[in-house]
Amino acid sequence: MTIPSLEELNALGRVQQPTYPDAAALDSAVARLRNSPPLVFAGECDDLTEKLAAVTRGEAFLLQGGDCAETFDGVTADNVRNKLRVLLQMAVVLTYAASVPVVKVGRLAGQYAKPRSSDTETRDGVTLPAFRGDAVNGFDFTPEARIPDPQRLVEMYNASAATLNLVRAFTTGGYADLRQVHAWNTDFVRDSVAGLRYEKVASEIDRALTFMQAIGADPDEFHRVDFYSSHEALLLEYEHSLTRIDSRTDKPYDVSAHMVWIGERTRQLDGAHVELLSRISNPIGVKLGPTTTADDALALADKLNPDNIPGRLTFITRFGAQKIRDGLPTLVEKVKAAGTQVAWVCDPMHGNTFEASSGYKTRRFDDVIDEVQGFFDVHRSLGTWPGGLHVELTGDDVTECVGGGELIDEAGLANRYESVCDPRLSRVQSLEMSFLVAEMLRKA
Ligand SMILES: O=C[C@H](O)[C@H](O)COP(=O)(O)O
Ligand SMILES: C=C(OP(=O)(O)O)C(=O)O
Repeated sequence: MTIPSLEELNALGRVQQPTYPDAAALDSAVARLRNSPPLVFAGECDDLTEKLAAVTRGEAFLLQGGDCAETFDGVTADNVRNKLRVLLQMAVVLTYAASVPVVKVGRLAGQYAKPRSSDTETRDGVTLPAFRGDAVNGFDFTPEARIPDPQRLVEMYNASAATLNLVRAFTTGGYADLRQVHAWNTDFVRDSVAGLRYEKVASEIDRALTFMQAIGADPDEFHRVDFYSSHEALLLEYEHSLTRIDSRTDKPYDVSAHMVWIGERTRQLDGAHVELLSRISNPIGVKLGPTTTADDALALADKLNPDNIPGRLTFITRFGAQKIRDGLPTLVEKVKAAGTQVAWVCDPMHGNTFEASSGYKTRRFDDVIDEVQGFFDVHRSLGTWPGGLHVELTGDDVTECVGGGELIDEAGLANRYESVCDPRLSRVQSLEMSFLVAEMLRKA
């Protein structure tokens, strides 16, 4: 498989791409990235494909989550640890309550670029280019900050490398050891209903681990977890310069992350993003919104996974709570009838965004859960496997989504709204969600 050149990709249309004012600076950033070492190894990508094949067969569940938009300032030990911790806790709840292996994938170490609905943003009569993520321009509402700067692509690489380095240390060096289930909960949600519920699960796991040790199981088995990175493959220059030929197999891999996905706004069949991702060998995802027809989904599967390899392709549906029960069944039915191998995953965030009266972009926790319930209901009625969750969340006590056990209301959004793009579930809301989804999963 060959890799198309950047020029060939650009000729297919630069959908959702920045317009860089300084072509020489862009060339120099791309040259720098082309010489940079891989962030992940092709063999790790293949391992994830294997795990996602188990999801496709209905033998495992995918938990994919993290920030809507990572920021360069957010690359701190606390921030990365908190995100990892909440994902580990959610995975424990899902695995324990539903007795299903959970494949853990972070929306991190590369989620720095955002597609936008509008190219511009207007505040108090002043119109500037929209913020497109730290990988592109600055969040400050000034003309200087909003100019796309290609040096940010190099910063994105460095921030991703630092994040991944820390994640690898946490997941292999003892922090993620299953015997730490209680420690992940300290200073956290012990006082909340979800926290107390979690403590109960943690105690049961503790007892099970003690029992297994008593009968001779190797404690090192619990010492590390497999954790993978993912982000939207949005910026063509970045993803292209990190696409390399694997020396073992001679196949191209995008070594910027283990898994990459194509967004709802860039999934044109003849577009540059689909073309590039059709050539790489990583596991890939595609977001499918409510306007997707079954023919669209089948054509995408044909192009992106012509050999119909299980684990290669994940469809991440994001219909919205109001539309999923009507829209999803036809899609699933026809894809199933065609014998297409795909993992079905629910993104209950992107179809449920609205603007609160205070002006904040938000989502109702109940809508998020309702969409997941709709997703499970549809799959149950069709005999297909509801393969996973794709969630925007944070390990911090933010107030960005309304509802949940903490009863965050629209007035409370201002207390701690930190997302630079879309609203994320807080750590408590995330844990609450994992209990509710574990129950759905148990029934599935
Ligand atoms: O995260 C997804 C998109 O980037 C985001 O929903 C777009 O938001 P916008 O409609 O404010 O541009
Ligand atoms: C932009 C995103 O989602 P979508 O493409 O589904 O709108 C996202 O997941 O960040």
